[in-house]
Amino acid sequence: MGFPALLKWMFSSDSGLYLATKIAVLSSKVLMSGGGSVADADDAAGAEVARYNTPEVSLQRKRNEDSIMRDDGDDDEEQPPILTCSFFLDHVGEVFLTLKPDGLSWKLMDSLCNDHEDRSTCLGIPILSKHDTSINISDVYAVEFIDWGLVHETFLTNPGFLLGHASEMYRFTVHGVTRSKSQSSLWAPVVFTFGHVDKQMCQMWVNKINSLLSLETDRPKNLLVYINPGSGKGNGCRTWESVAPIFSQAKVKTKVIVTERAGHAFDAMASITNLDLNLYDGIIAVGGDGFFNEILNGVLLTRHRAPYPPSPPDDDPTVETESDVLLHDPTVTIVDSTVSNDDESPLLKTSKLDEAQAISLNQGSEMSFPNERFRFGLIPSGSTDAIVICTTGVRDPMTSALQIILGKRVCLDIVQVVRWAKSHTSKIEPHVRYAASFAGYGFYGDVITESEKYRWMGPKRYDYAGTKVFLRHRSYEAKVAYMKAESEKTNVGANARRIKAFWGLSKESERITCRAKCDICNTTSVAPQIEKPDPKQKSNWVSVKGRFLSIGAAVISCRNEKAPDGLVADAHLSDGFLHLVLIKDCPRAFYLWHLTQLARKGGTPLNFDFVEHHKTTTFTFTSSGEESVWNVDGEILKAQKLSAQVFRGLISLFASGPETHFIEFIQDQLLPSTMSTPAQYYNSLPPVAKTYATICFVTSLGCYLQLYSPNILALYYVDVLKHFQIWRLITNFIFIGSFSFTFAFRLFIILKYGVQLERGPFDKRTADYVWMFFFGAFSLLPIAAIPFLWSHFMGASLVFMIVYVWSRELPNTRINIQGLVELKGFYLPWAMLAIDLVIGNPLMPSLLGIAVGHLYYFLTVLYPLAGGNDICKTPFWVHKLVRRWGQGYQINSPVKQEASTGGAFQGRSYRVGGTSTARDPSNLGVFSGRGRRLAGR
Ligand SMILES: Nc1ncnc2c1ncn2[C@@H]1O[C@H](COP(=O)(O)OP(=O)(O)OP(=O)(O)O)[C@@H](O)[C@H]1O
Repeated sequence: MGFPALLKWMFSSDSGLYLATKIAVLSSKVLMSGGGSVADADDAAGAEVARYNTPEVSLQRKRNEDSIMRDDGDDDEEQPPILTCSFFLDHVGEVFLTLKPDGLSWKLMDSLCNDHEDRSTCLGIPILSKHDTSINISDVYAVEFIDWGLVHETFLTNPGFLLGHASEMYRFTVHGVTRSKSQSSLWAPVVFTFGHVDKQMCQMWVNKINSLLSLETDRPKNLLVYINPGSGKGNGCRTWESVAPIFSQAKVKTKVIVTERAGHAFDAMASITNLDLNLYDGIIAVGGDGFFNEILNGVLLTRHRAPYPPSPPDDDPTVETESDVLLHDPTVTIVDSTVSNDDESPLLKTSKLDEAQAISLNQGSEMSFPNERFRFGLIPSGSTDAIVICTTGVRDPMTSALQIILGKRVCLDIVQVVRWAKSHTSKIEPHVRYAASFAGYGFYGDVITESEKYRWMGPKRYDYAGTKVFLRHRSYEAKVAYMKAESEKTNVGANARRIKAFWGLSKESERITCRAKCDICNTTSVAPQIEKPDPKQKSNWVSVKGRFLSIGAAVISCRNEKAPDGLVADAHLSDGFLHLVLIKDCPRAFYLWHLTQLARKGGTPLNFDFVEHHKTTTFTFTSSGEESVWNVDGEILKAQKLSAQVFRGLISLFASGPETHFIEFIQDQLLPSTMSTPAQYYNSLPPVAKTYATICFVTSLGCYLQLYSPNILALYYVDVLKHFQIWRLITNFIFIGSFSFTFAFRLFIILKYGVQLERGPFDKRTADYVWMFFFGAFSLLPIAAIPFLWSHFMGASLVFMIVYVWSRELPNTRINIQGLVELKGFYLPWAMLAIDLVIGNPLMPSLLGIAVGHLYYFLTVLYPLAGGNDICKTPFWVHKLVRRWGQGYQINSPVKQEASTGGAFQGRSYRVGGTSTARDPSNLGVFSGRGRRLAGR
């Protein structure tokens, strides 16, 4: 809005100034006037409520009383409102609130905007979303009465800026969940604070909402939480601390145990009685896939009773033993210490249950699997976190925590892996393990063995070990027999088939990936739909013998940051199938090609002659000659003879399913989806990158139109010091060149890499992102004082700093340089430097950008990770600035909510655990410090 228009608007009767004055008058009346007592106010609040017995407030109360239990009339008749009333919504204004059985909705009161006008604007100024705002009860996890305090009324989206005003009243907060606009799988907490002068009114709403919440019976009330402090980069405890407040807000009781050694959680799970375990609604693992596997085995090994996997008639591993050992009876075969001595897995080394213990477990209440009630949960903190990515769509601890609290549920297939080995009595005895994601032999086993030697490296150990094992290029002689399964089509739901027919998908491109409420996974209840072929018939088995580089059995797609589509892109969470991937011996270059396809989004790693992919329910494996080891969910299992079978939906997980593809988040989703108009594209940009790009563009446009000369913007210290031309300290950063190819390229960097950074690693961290720019500018200014490093404009270096930080934050993102070379994101600055060199651009600005970018990354990420202090923490004034700016959102903002909106999540998302009066300082501690997304990248 132009300045004249602003003036006109300020003094118009509908203006914000008018409104602010009105609110101020109302507030002053509210604060100063006395009056008679209110009949329904309780004693404690009586005096305060009495002060509010002004004509305006009486009118409001009258209106509210009239409206309670009144049918809205214009809404759908099937859902009559339970309550309606006008409230003040913090940072929005007076709203008409409606509670229905399925949720809360509100509309701005007519006083803010005439009814006939578009509610999204008032005199052309956007004030709220076009749509009425609402939250479903299924998305609400807590509601609390928070007594007396400030409620901000804001006309514009910039709270506190120009027109914001606050009044004191009774308040209640509704805590719920909101989905990120750019990535629906990413969830964040959101808080709505409603205020009213009548305490009883607030309490009545709280009670009503609470009674609706009590109908959500699938939500957990009591959880057992195990934390692996050493998972991933060693931040298991910090990950839990970041989500713990929402568990207490949701009144979910948690018993938290931090493990002291590998195998601790397994032992605890294996020895806890069913009676004790049944006290909990589920068990949560805070760690990686390996830790989850440990807990899974602890629970299932002692409780899951099922026949061992079948074998081909001529290859039955049990033939040398009594024929009645065909059932896995947890009380008989738990862990055989005689055959596990040589096992590398710490879980097996430490876990021995004697028979008495095992039998005592069964004396408790019955607990069998599949189990309708008991669920597992996983809060990601590991190095790979494939299970979380496949079941929630993102690798985000907060999303996982919210899905746990809201009681989301998906069923998960589990593979039972049985190693057959001779015991000291020379009998062949079974040794059972369970896996939720993957069991792999050869390359996969070797990588995990090798990587364990370099655990100190953190997640990087997989890259190093992978390269070493790849260069070794070992193959192993083995025989694999798998049972022929009916084609996937027998299991495809009608809807899925219709969709496929509609899009005319060819056989080769048939890929129905698993999503939330997946058609394929939900075809039936727990039992597999497939008609099981008779395992005793030899013709139902297929044998493959030869030398294999690797053998993999995937239960789920195993998507992760290194393999964005996973090994088997169309594997499902609960379709009752295993995907057997046999990679026969081949030249190293071919294998590299397969691995490259695996690492590519949309790659076809299974589309090679030397790769066999079979869907099956069970298979056996026998090695001959030199042996590798099995990698079972990232844990080592030595087995010369092994059989495996899948159990459909054996366990339930607190997760809602992968709503969108993870790859879209890691790579292309970081960019806005295709916009139909330039305006839509521009509006979709996140605030910081948008503002910087706009300022740079306008600055260059001004020069182009000869409104001023670039000279007036340049950094001349002499002019700054002698003539106090202070603006030069700022303007030199906003001129990134006259309109030219170089200018376009720099603008492109801001709009591509700057936007990706803001939507990815700096998502919900607007203040941190703004600080990155300030840090860059503050570091470049003294550098520019050194004569041979000085340049007129340091904007180019600041832009290049974006490239460098991007390359560090998203090092595994694949980038394509003009269709010529494909590189990892890590190398982007150096590739750009090479391009600068070739086309003759000066290298100094880019080198300075790299230096400053590295300094920033070192001080904010590397040094704190290595145990150092976070000396480059985003200063308080930046948080304040961002709050006042009113754009974006900082999840751990230390600024109290005097003025808070969040752009990313509907403008009213607050720090978890916070309230507008910060009543509970203990909550603040959890969120103090750097707001990096834990384990996220
Ligand atoms: N307190 C502990 N000290 C040492 N090791 C532990 C402890 N608690 C659990 N472990 C073991 O650490 C191993 C790895 O843990 P986890 O899976 O959490 O991390 P990760 O290997 O980094 O992640 P991912 O499995 O996703 O690659 C597991 O095998 C688990 O048994």
